[in-house]
Amino acid sequence: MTDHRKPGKPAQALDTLYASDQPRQDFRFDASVARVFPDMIRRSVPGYTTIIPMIEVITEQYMQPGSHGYDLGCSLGASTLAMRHGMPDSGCTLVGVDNSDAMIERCEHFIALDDHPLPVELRCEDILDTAIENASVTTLNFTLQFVDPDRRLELLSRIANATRPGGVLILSEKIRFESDAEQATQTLLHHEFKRANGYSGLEISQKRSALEQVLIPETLAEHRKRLEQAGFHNVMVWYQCFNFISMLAFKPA
Ligand SMILES: C[S@@+](CC[C@H](N)C(=O)[O-])C[C@H]1O[C@@H](n2cnc3c(N)ncnc32)[C@H](O)[C@@H]1O
Ligand SMILES: O=C(O)C(=O)C[C@]1(C(=O)O)C=C[C@@H](O)C=C1
Repeated sequence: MTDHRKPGKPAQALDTLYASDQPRQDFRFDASVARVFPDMIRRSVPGYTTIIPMIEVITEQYMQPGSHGYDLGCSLGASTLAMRHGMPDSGCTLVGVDNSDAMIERCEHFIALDDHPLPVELRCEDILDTAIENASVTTLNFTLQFVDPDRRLELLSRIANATRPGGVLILSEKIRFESDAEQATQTLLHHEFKRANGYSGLEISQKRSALEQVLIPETLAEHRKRLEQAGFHNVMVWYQCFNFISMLAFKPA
């Protein structure tokens, strides 16, 4: 299995974006976020450093010869590179899509630094518009949560329709819980995870309020129901740490 922990030099920039007191602004994937993103996501998402190498393992298992792999919301390409290293050498192609120019620009560098023969097609466009066909493995690694909830079914249905029988969607999301008590406990533990990774109370609370209107988490039951409505079956959670989960959803064979 490949070591994805050090994708390249810019990965070292420290995330201090919310360290000083500032007026509330919605979170955006702009150039300042792209610059610190590897540090930000590693210190903010419990399990991210486990999920990335497992995307390679899952891709290796389910990628079908002659099909396409898609990484939707690829950011700097951590999940794209994991897929690349799990692809068989049998006529497969890999596409990474993100609508942030700043992310795609940096992603190109990371892809170029990764010494691997399989070309990666990078598209700077909305995943709601991107063409998807003949897919066997598609990854949405912490991306669906940023899509308008009213358009999530349409996107998942398009992915399901474009996926070959036996193919899979890897869907990682921040979730919310039906029980208020569980929601409070898991949120507290997530914030303690951030604190243990060096974020201050001010950083945690300012980021939380910046994400409030932008990252819309749903319950596991809502995800399951929608994935099934979209045409997937055998929806299973393969990873959970606090309020962050990753699921597999299969296209019936
Ligand atoms: C949390 S990051 C994904 C992290 C990445 N998959 C990884 O594993 O490192 C979410 C990404 O989704 C992108 N994004 C959000 N909504 C999008 C949309 N509608 N179309 C394309 N990209 C989108 C953002 O620009 C951002 O780079
Ligand atoms: O929920 C939070 O507090 C986060 O910081 C999570 C999260 C994510 O899940 O994508 C939000 C924005 C950044 O992309 C990095 C991490």
